[in-house]
Amino acid sequence: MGSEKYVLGIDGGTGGIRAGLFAVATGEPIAFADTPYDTSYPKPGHAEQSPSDWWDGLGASSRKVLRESGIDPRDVAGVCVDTTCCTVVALDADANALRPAILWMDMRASDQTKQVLATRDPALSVNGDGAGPVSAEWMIPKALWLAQCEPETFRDAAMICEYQDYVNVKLTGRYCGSANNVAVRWHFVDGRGPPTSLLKSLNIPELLEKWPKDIVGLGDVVGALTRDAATHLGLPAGVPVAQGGADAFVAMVGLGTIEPGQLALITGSSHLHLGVTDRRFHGRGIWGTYSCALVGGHDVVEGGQTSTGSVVNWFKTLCGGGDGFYDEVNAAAAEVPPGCEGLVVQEHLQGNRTPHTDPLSRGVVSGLTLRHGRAHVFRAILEGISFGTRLIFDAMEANGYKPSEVVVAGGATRSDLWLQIHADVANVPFKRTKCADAPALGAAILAAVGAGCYATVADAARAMVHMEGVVHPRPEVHAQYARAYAAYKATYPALRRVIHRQGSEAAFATSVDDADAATDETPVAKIAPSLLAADQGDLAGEVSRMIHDGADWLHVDIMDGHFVNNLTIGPPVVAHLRARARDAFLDCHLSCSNPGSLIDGLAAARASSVTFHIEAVGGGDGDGDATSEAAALAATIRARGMRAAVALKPSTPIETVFPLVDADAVDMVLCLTVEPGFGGQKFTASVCDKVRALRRRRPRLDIQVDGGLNEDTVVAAACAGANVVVAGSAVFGSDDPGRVIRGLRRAVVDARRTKPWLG
Ligand SMILES: O=C(CO)[C@@H](O)[C@H](O)COP(=O)(O)O
Repeated sequence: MGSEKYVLGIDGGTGGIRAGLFAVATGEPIAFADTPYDTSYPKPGHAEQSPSDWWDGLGASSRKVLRESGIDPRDVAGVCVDTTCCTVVALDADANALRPAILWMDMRASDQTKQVLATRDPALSVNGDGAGPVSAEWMIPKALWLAQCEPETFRDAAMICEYQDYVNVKLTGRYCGSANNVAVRWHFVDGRGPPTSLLKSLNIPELLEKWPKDIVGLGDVVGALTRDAATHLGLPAGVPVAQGGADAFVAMVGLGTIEPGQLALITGSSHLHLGVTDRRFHGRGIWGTYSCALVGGHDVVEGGQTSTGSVVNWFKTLCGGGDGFYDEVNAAAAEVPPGCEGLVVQEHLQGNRTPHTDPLSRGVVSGLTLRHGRAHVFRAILEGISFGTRLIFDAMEANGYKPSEVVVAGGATRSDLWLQIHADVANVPFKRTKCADAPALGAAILAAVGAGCYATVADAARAMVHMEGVVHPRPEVHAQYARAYAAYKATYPALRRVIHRQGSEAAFATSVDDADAATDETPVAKIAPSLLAADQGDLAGEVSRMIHDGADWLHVDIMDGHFVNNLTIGPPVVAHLRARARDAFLDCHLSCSNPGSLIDGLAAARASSVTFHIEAVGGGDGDGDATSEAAALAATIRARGMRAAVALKPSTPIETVFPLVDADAVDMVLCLTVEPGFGGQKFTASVCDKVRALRRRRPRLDIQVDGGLNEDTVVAAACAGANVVVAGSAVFGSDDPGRVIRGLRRAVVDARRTKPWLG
């Protein structure tokens, strides 16, 4: 055993585990060891990892770094792990994973983000002051997805938590949450308590029981390494484990950005801007502030650019660049004057995260002439990325936050030119630190605090983080960027609509609707082909064909031969469809006299939504009994993890369901535009009056129409305010169902823009 002490900082990143051993006194990195993961995710939009792979990787990296450093494990004073966030795991009571972890980048919960935003809960102030968007990356949409799409897993999970919490429970036996994670990705209110009203509105209050109740701050002690965990890591039992958090936020600690006014710029394929502040504010185009998200009780404001390093890398590939490309092109670009002689690049090659929050925005090169060469384009890319960063700083400043200095980590630190452009454009000093591994160093600093080697994180950061140099802004060059920056700022508003229209017709129709969803309260279009008109011998095949052709939902007609004069399928067939189409939204319409008897079966079959007829409950006349019975039935449906909807026949007055919708007892109203029972009937145009009355009363409600809908009749229904369109014969009878689905969607999208029902 030596006199010098060390700490182990472990970064659980997306691509693998990186363990770093650091000297406590100086922060000097001694050795690193990596265990990579397979990062090919075969299913588009889905990204999963196995928690047991994390655990194995954690042990392998720790043992390796200890072995290779030659350090006596007894000289390791503490351990801390940071992880990706929000990466969700569902565990049983013994911390065994019930399913693969859903990685932060997994987008399957996109539909749930709309449900979250629609609650208008005060906890959403961190999402652009409630204007949104809510990201599918965050905890609540992911947990809601589990509740709605895998209700058994949700029900059986004793713990639903982060990768971080899984690791800590395995290391110490203590189930607790990180104060950082809950503040930045769990919608904790003012960083203190869980968002109870939000979970209640989403019908998942039981999530509170599955989340950790015990929240531990960054650098505080979670517990001591258990004997098994110690053996796994190659350390003695009893070593203190300090609380970590989201990798980017722990990197802030490793960059020494923990005091108000400092901003950490984490660069890679994207840019993440994390500013420390002692003021609480919310505003459009920014995320946060997250209360008490870091250390010292300070808050954090967040901005982000989706494509930055990825654009630089794209340009290199485009030019066929090999080794030495960046040296060559950086040198040439340094000779090009600021502003690139009129050439301006908008870097939105994969959309814009902040401040526009437009996933459909795209890259633009403007002002191109024959005199511009490769070096101009390269420099214009660096300038465009720097303009994007300045625009984020401007949005923050509009809310009263101005960074006094920026500390940079990641790829951008390798280009002096890029850092100088960043500093000149933003007119702020940019600093780099000596240790490039900011997340691992940040975790090591937290471990040192947890081990009692320093009294505070600030003390530890002062001793363990070292600056390598400062790139100062040059005021005269900052002034030279004025014209180019003005051109950059003008590009997005001028070209937004044109760029949206450049996508394919289908992408245009869906995505414009989605993009507008952040600012428009009318719910987005959902097109639901009715399986009543599908090939009944191949229902599962028909479901995948429709999803491929652009369907949002599948409408499943369940008829009992009593409420209507037709007999179709029941819960067992729904269960088979679910087995074959795990993520499909199965919208089950019960034309049945006793709908309550089918709820358990449909829940077990993992239906997504259940619609019952108002005429089938109470006296069927919309009296007080019918309303309370319908409300109770809807509550039962929701309690089983499904959406609840009520349907009316064409002749039933719309006022019948007003008490239900006014009480938010249902998620959707289905206005039948034919007598229920059979497909292929003629659309009843007069039902549009009912739709219009309901839409005026409930601007945010999903309103469904069903029966006789095609590309012509849908216009009247959409103009009355319907946003969910069921169509059987029109879709399945066409030799190009995708075209019909796009046509139906376009009618809703167009009406949603002009809102004719208000006129
Ligand atoms: O289920 C019913 C009526 O109960 C049908 O309205 C179908 O759901 C839609 O069929 P098309 O009218 O589009 O053929």
